[in-house]
Amino acid sequence: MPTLELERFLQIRRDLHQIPEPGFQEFKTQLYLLNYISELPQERLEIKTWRTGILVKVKGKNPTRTLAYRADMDALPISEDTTYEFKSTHPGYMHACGHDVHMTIGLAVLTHFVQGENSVDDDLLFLFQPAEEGPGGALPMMESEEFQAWRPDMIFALHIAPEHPVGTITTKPGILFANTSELFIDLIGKGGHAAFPHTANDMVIAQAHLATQLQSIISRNLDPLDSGVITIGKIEAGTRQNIIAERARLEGTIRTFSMESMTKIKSRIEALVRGIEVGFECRAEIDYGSNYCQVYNDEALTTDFMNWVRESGEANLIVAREAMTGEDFGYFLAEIPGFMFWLGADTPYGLHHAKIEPSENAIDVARNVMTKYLTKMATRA
Ligand SMILES: CC(=O)N[C@@H](CCC[C@H](N)C(=O)O)C(=O)O
Repeated sequence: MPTLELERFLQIRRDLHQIPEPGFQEFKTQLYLLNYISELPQERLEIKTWRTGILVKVKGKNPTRTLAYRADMDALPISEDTTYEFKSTHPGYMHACGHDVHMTIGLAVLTHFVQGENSVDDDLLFLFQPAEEGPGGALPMMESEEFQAWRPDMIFALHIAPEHPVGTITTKPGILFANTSELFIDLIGKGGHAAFPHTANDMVIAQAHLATQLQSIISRNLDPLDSGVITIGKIEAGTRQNIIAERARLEGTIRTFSMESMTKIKSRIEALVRGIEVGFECRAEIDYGSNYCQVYNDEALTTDFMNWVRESGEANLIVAREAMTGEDFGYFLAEIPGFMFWLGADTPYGLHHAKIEPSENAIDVARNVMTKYLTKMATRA
């Protein structure tokens, strides 16, 4: 990409980085993207909004099908701790999962296809999708009239990979990311004076037992040759150091590669929670929040893409291992052939870390790969 154009996209990424917003509240982000898109040449464009998301169609010269690129828009409740001069201006929120980079790549690829001679035969659809981190925007977006009217024949997406150098792409045919379920457990006991524990039911102790017991499910109930994760990322209990806590809450996520394991883990959670209710004379409520289906890459398309990356030399292709990451992009792939790939972004801190600083050089790599791949796929000889 010419230096001036590249600098523009770096600025866009930095602007987006400064306005991180949670799922379905991406109001400033949507406005920023719409403003940018409205400044592009409009001849080939049709634009729709859906909730806080955006759908942009680039009309082809002689379309027989539609190819889509999806970028997620939302951010995480993390207080940023990077060295950036362009830190988040929204206290307690941060683009710590690279969605600022994903959106910038989407705009860069879109910009390519509205310029001069870069048009292709087929229609292209750019989806800016809210709420990937939760509660999940992909499924309702896919079910929307706006999407169904432009329903694509193939769909692609990427995700930054902190652990890989810039210039690397890694993916695989078949399962790439896990099935997920959020997990919220409320424990309700009886509060009281710290000095009289025998008159209360202490939910700090109940919660501590439960948090530990949950980990036994993976080691004792799951087939060791299958895989699963239960992570409790947040616990809350009590109000003050000398008051016995009446309530406690555990918040987490479950990850599996098979639905059988997901069902088994949930039934074991319910059994352990029943045990806590009896053992600690309390009441419990379980809520599984939002659930995402696995990301399953279309085998033929992904193999073709991987071969093309190898042959084109546009990036260094590494065959991926499946990961316990979740992605609501899996819902698109359950109905529409396509794939997701990891894009090397070379940063020592992982996804969801307050210090993550993905390399901006990854933007140009992805822009090249996606513009060339989409051109190949959307052009007939
Ligand atoms: C790519 C990524 O990090 N995705 C998230 C998706 C979270 C889904 C849901 N909120 C859950 O926690 O189950 C991830 O944590 O993998």
